[in-house]
Amino acid sequence: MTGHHWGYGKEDGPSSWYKNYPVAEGNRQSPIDIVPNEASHDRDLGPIMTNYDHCTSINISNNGHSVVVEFNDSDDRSVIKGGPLDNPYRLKQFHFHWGGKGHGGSEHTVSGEGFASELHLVHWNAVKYKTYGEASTAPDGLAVLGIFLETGDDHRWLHMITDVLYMVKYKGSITDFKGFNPNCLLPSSLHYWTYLGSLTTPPLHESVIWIILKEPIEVSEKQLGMFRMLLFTEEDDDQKMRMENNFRPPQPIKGRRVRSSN
Ligand SMILES: COc1ccc(N[C@H](NS(N)(=O)=O)Oc2ccccc2)cc1OC
Ligand SMILES: [Zn+2]
Repeated sequence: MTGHHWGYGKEDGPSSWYKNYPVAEGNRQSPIDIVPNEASHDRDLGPIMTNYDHCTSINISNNGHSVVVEFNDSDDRSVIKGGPLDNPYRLKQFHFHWGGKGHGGSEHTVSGEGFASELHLVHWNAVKYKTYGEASTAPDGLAVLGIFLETGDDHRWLHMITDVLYMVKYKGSITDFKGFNPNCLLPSSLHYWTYLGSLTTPPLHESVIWIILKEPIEVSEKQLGMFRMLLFTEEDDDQKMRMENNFRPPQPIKGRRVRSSN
């Protein structure tokens, strides 16, 4: 039995996580509502740089909370650097959060507005920490790049992911997913907001430097609908619970500053 069971339902959802994860009521929890004109422009906040060219995706899986693409993080091939980061952070995995049909599903909101979905690219500080696990509990251990998805036209590369979702329909399913470069999921502008926060799922570690891109990417309702055919439940589970609304709502800002790149 690994850890505590948690989910996004009525009984095991975000409002109950504090019972097993008291840090849920901590001072640097995520996500938050971003209010652009309250964010402070920092001239010394440089551009972020993603270098995913030789990245090595390994597999795609359904972990019962989202669909996750894992990367080989044994060297500095695929990193994010610059901006608020003191050194390069290694790409470990990316995953998505989304809502029900026609509803918001992003975790961060902007002036109270949610987006249809939010993509998180999770990176860890391999310069200061020996392992991902060690980094994940350190205050500057992780850097998560957040990208909003809004509905509109088909995204020309997202089909590479939606085409294989049927292979990971059930919790616990995993399949090879090689040669995918997440550069293709970035919007044209890398302008961002940044603040100190946490993982948005248990264990809710307060170890994340958040970098949220201002420009959303566009995906079609049809592509987003493919994510909703995933299930929270395992193949032999007679309940077929559709995977949707797997997002935590915004948490108290607790005096934190949100900074904005120019
Ligand atoms: C420290 O290593 C971890 C890193 C991340 C997350 N959870 C992550 N948090 S988030 N939303 O802030 O990126 O959420 C999910 C949600 C669905 C799928 C996979 C990640 C959990 C981790 O250890 C368990
Ligand atoms: Zn996430």
